[in-house]
Amino acid sequence: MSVDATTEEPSAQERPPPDGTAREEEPSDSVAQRVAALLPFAREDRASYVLSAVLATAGTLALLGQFYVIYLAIDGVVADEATGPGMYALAGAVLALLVAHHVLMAVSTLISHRAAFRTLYRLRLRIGRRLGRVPLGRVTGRRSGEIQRTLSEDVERLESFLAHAIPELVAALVVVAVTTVWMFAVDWRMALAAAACLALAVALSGRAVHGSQALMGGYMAAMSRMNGSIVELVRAMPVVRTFNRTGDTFAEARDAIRGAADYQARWGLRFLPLFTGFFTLAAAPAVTIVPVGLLLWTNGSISTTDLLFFFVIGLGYGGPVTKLLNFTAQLTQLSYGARLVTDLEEAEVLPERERAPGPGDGTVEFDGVGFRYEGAGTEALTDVSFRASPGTVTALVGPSGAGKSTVAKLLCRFFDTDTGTVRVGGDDVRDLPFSALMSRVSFVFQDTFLFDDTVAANLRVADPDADDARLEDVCRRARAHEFVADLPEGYETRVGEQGSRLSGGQRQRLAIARALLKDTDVIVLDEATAFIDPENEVAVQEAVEALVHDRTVIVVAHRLSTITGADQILVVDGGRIVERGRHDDLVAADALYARMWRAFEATESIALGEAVHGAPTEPIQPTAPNGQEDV
Ligand SMILES: Nc1ncnc2c1ncn2[C@@H]1O[C@H](COP(=O)(O)OP(=O)(O)OP(=O)(O)O)[C@@H](O)[C@H]1O
Repeated sequence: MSVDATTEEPSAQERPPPDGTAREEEPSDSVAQRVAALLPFAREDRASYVLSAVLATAGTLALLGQFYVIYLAIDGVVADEATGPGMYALAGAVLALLVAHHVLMAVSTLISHRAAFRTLYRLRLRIGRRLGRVPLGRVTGRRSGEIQRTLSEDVERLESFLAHAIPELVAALVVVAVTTVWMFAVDWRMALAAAACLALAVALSGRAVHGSQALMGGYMAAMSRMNGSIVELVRAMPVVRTFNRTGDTFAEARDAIRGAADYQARWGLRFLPLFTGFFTLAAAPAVTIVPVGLLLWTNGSISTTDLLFFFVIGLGYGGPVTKLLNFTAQLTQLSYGARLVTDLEEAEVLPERERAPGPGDGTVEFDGVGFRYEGAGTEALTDVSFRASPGTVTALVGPSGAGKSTVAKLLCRFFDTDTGTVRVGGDDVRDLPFSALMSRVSFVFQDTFLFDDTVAANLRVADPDADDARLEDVCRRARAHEFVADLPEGYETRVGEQGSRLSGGQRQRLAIARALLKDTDVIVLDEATAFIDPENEVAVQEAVEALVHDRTVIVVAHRLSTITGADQILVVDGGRIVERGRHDDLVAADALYARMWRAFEATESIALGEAVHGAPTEPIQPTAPNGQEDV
C-alpha cells in the first residue's frame, strides 16, 4: 500500500496478486531486505545513480545552507550588528544558494531519469527475450494478462525507485546525518529535543506500516474481487444483455466495489490517526524545539544566537525525514512488484540446441509421449505414439478434455514432454533451434491473433519480404481475397484490435493465408469450435483444403463432418489413443468413434436441420503425395 504525505490510503494503482488470491507480505521482510530486493535494478547504471545522488545531496545541502544564511541574518539583526552591505551579501548568498539548489536538483533529476529509462528499456528487452524462450504454454492464456501487467505496471513502478528514491533518499540520509551532528555540536539538549520528535515520528510510522502490511492480504482480496467482477462485467456484456441478466451481474460488481471501498474506509479510519501524527511530527520538529528552547532560554542556559539557530535549522530538519519515511511506507508495494519482475527475468526457459538441423521432411512422429501439466493431478497424455506422413491428414478427435490440443501444443513445443519423444522431419524437437522448428511447423489456432494493423502487415508477419502479388495469391487460395478486396482500403485496411473489425470466419481465413505464406511442411490446425455461418464455414473449409496440399496436416477436429476423409483418425480419450484408422473402419468397429459419429449426426440434423444446411459440410479432401486425390 502506498502512503505519502498527501494520500494516506491505499494507492489506486495497487492491484491484487496475479492469481487472484490474497497474498500477505511476509512480515519477516525488513526494510533492509526490501531495499536489497530493489538495488540490483540500479546495478547496470550505477555510475549515473551515484552521480545523481551526489548532486541531489549537494542540492539539499544548498537548501540547508539557505536556512543557515537566514539564521545569520536574523542573528545579526537581533545582536544589532546588521549593516546594509552585510545584509545585501547575505541576501545574495541566499539567492545563490537557491539557484544552486534548483540547478543541482534539476541536473540530478535529469541524470537519474535518463538512467532509469535506460534501465527500464533494457529490463523490458531482457524480459522480452527471456519470454521468447519460456515454454509458450506458460505465457499464453491466463498468464498473459499477468505478464502484461508486470511488464507495464511493475516495471514502471521501478522508475519511481530509480529516478526519485535513490537520489532523494541518499540526499535525505546525508542531510539528516549532517544536521544532526551539527545540532549536537551546537547544543546537545536542543539537538535531543529535535531528534526525539523525529524518533517519535519514526515509531508511529513503523506501527502504521507494520499494521497496514498485516491488512494487505484482505486488501488484495477485496481489490481482486472488485477488478475481477468489473472485467467480467465488461467481457460478459453481450451474454448479460442477451439473457437480460444485467441486474444480477451489476449487483455482483456493485457489491464487490462496495466491499473494496468499505475495506479502504476501514483501513483509513484505523491508520489515519497514526499517519497524521507521524506526518505532523516529522514535518514539525518545532513541536519539541520551541518549548524546550524557550525553557532553556528563560533559564539562561542557552544563548539567543543558539536558540535562533535551532529555530531556523529545525524547520528544515523534518523535510528529508518525511521523504525517508514516505519511502518506507511505499516499500511494500515496490518490493512486491520487484519480486514479480525478477520472477519474469528468471523465468525457466526451454533448453534450446544451437545445432543446425538436417534437411528433414514433414514427417511427424510421437513416440511413447507422456505429459502432465504443472500442478495437475493426472497425466494429460499417456504413451501416445503415432506417425503422420507428408501429404496426409491426421485428425485428432475425442471427448472434451481428452488431450487433443495437448498433442498439438507438444508438437509446437509449447511444452517439453515428460516421457517419450516428439520428432518433426526426423529430428527430436528438443534438438531443433526454435527458428528451425518454426520453419517446419505452422499452426492455425481457433483464436487467431491479428495485430491492430493492416491486412497486409498481418499477413507479412509470416514473410516480411512477400510482395503484394504473393499476398493476393495466398489470399485467393485461402478464400480471403474477395472479402479483403471489398474492405474500404483493401489490403491496407486496418483490422482493429485483435481483428475486431472482421468476422470469426474472415479472421480464420486470414490466419490460413498467413500459414500458406509461411509455407511450412507441417500444419497444425485447431478447428474452430464456435458455430460460424454456413457461407463462412464453406469458405473456411475450402481454405483448409488449399492448406492441405502436399503437407502434413494435424487437425484437432471438433466437427466430425470435416474429417471423414482424413487419412488417419486418432481417437483420444483420457490422454490415450484408444482407436485409430479411417472413418469407415472406425464406424464399422462400433466403439467410441462410432458412438461419437452417431451423436454428431443426430445433433447436426437436430440443431441445424437438413433444410437449412443442405448437404453436410464438405469434408477435407487430402491429397496423396503423388498429387492424386486420396479419397
Ligand atoms: N494449461 C493447462 N494446465 C493444466 N491443465 C490443463 C491445461 N490445459 C489443458 N489441461 C488439462 O489437460 C487435459 C487435456 O486438455 P486438452 O486441452 O488437451 O483437451 P482437448 O481434448 O483438446 O479438449 P477440448 O476438445 O475441450 O478442447 C484436460 O484435462 C485439461 O483440463
